[in-house]
Parts: sequence; C-alpha cells; structure tokens
Amino acid sequence: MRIIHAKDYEDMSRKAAAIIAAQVVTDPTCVLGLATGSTPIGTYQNLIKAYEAGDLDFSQVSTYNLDEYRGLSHDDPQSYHYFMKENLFDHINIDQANTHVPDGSDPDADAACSEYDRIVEEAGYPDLQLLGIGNNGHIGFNEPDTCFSKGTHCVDLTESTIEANSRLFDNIDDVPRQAYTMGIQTIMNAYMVLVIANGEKKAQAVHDMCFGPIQPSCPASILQLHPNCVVIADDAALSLCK
Ligand SMILES: O=P(O)(O)OC[C@H]1O[C@](O)(CO)[C@@H](O)[C@@H]1O
Repeated sequence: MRIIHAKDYEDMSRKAAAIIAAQVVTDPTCVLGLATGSTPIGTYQNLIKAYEAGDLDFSQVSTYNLDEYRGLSHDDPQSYHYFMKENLFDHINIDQANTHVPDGSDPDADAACSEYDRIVEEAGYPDLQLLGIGNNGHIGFNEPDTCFSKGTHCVDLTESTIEANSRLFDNIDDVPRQAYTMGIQTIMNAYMVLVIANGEKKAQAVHDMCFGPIQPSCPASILQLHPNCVVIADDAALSLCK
C-alpha cells in the first residue's frame, strides 16, 4: 500500500486524475471502476478538463461503479446513476452504453447483484478501481460487518452512513436504507486500487485502513492485502498516521 500525501482537496483531486489519465492514455480500452460521493467530484472535474483540452479520449473506455442506492430510479437526482452522468459521463466522450452502475431500481436484489457480478467478471474486472472511504471505514457500501462479503450484494446501511449521506438529501427520512454494492472480493479483483480521502472526518478510517488490524470492522483494512493499492490523502485525513 503506497500513501501519497496531498496538500489539500484540490491537490488530491489533481493527483488522482493524473493517475487515472495515465491509465486511459496507456490503455484506451481500459476498464475503470468508479466511485461516487463528494470525494471524487474534484477528480472527475480534472478528468473533464483534460478531456476538454484534447488530452484524453474515453470513447473506448468501459466503467463499472461500486454501488447504488436500492429503490431509486436511474433518473432520480439522488441516484448514483444520475450522479455519474452529472459529474462525469455527460461531459466526456464515453459511450454511455459502456458505463455500468448496479441497478438499484430492480427490486430483485439477488438477480440485480448476481447480474452485476457477471458483467464485471465478464469485463475482466477493473484495471483501476477508484475508491472513496466512509467515515466508518466502508468502501463502496461495504459497511463494518462480521465478515468480508464477497460479491455484489444488498446491504442495510448503518445509521452513521445514513446520517453522513443525509447531507445530500432534503431530510434524513429520504435517505434509502439499503444499497447494492460490489463486495470486497469484487473490489480486490481490480488490478489497481486508488483510494482518495480528505478531511478530519476520515482520519480514523484512513489510519485503520492503512495501519489497523485487517478485520471486517474496518472494511477498507483489507486493502493492506491488495498488491497494488495507492492511497492519496490530504493532511487532515492523514493526521492520525504519524
Ligand atoms: O466521498 P464521501 O461523500 O465522503 O463518501 C464516501 C463513501 O461513501 C459512499 O458514498 C457510500 O456512502 C461511497 O460511495 C463513498 O466512497
């Protein structure tokens, strides 16, 4: 696990975008695993700038997102389908038929999750999997648990995640209570994992991810076993990693 120190959120976003851009330039048909939430927005903005400058071509890139809330339609502004179009896909020359997000609108969780596992495996897993990290150490929506869940599955969101994500909703009652998420095994099958984190609220999770015991109570800690994991974090998020 390599830790790259960023001065601030903007520096973290530039560094992450540079690594993703290198992947796209060196392999124009690459498979990218993408994340949602607030953290990656700056990274996506930098990728859009590079595309607009003519430095990147996404036309042959495929993408697979980590997670999606259960029960939201694809055009619900709070869905991760919508988030990805708003924050990246609608601003670059990607073929949106090659973008994939778990289908949270499918009420049959087993069918939706097993189908997602099938297509991610068929794609050969991501060449590069971008991850944020939750305040409680979750990756995707893999919440602290008693075991590392393997494949794509339906999870009950913890109160802390519901609380943390409620900032993006009109009120906390509107936050879905379940989500479909890639499992730990799916994430670990990526050839490279790039974790981005900023701010004081992530300090404990980042410390436990990088230096804590490898245990399901901090899902991100499994990344210590990944052969090619890079963490980019700012001062505040690294404040407990002295
Ligand atoms: O970047 P944020 O908004 O802190 O979210 C962190 C993580 O939480 C999730 O949004 C799930 O709650 C993940 O998709 C994301 O990586």
